[in-house]
Amino acid sequence: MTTVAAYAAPAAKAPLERTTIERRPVGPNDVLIEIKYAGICHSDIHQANEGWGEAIFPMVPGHEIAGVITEVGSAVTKFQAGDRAGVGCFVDSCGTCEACLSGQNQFCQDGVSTYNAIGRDGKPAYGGYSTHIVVDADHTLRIPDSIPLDVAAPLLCAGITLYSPLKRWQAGPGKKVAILGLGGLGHMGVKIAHALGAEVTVLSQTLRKKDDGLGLGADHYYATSDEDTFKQLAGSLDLIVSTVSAPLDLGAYLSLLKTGGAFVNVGAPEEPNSLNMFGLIGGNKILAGSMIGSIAETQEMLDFCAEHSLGAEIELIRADQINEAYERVLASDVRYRFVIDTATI
Ligand SMILES: NC(=O)c1ccc[n+]([C@@H]2O[C@H](COP(=O)([O-])OP(=O)(O)OC[C@H]3O[C@@H](n4cnc5c(N)ncnc54)[C@H](O)[C@@H]3O)[C@@H](O)[C@H]2O)c1
Ligand SMILES: [Zn+2]
Repeated sequence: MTTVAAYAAPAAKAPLERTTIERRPVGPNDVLIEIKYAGICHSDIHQANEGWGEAIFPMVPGHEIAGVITEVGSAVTKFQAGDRAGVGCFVDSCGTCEACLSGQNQFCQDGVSTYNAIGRDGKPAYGGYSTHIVVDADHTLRIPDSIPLDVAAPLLCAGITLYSPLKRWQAGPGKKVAILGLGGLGHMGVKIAHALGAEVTVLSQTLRKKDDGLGLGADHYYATSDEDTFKQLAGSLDLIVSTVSAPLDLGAYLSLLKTGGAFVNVGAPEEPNSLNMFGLIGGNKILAGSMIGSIAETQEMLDFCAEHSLGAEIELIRADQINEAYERVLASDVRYRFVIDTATI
């Protein structure tokens, strides 16, 4: 056991504070990572506030982890000390269930999330708002040398969460793709969809971030608060990926799709969403979901980002600014991911 520094929420909705936690000894298949940067995902806030239901406290959030390996277990061959490494939303999977065998280990029936979960050792899992983490080597990603670690951290969740559905739904040349919501996930969606060759439209609440959106690679930018947007774009889009963290008027967005078009939801609102089914059946529309990606696909995404020189747009903060950053995310005041410099913990 090693005692390390961390920032934790002691209870639901309580401010995060500095504390210490125990990390397990480095087992034969583990790596010890010195965390350099940890992104703040809106999911951290949903969970720290128990917005998704009962959670485990104290909670050390953080599943966008970038750092350097300082020790490897005796059976680890694919990493060595000094390697740049990342950890995303899950730290264990069984490798034998249907989901794992079908290449979707993010849905392992026996999987372990990076935090707000109980590990295989029966102890609570603690996330990335910390100085070090011990992780199974098969659930550790390799961060390509060309991506600086601070802008790489958000790729471990925001990057893969957009890359996976954009690939699955064939965003590419000739496709009109809209990203709904321009926050942490959304801004990576714009960059990745553009790099895949799609014609990209941002659907944001207002035009406040229009220049940013166009700079990230969007071809068009519309405000969802303007009713005219829904008239102008009616029936025009092949794919909409929604990153919105609150319930939506789904029917209004389905009306923007072409016949057979798909609305893919990755946002995880705390409240249910209602839908008039006529919006779905008229035009054979598709309503789908997507959750992060497998370890293999996350590595593919990191390599894709390196090839296309993609990283997140970040605001680097000190650990004592985490609570303020949470408030700013909730107020949509983020451009476009807060990343904690873990040296300040
Ligand atoms: N499916 C997954 O695997 C997965 C992974 C990570 C996060 N999430 C979830 O995705 C959501 C977004 O996460 P994030 O970290 O990008 O959050 P974020 O707060 O950075 O971004 C959300 C964006 O949506 C915008 N928005 C809110 N209401 C809108 C509306 N009606 N129209 C247009 N835009 C609107 C906000 O202004 C903000 O810019 C959260 O609910 C999070 O929990 C899901
Ligand atoms: Zn996340």
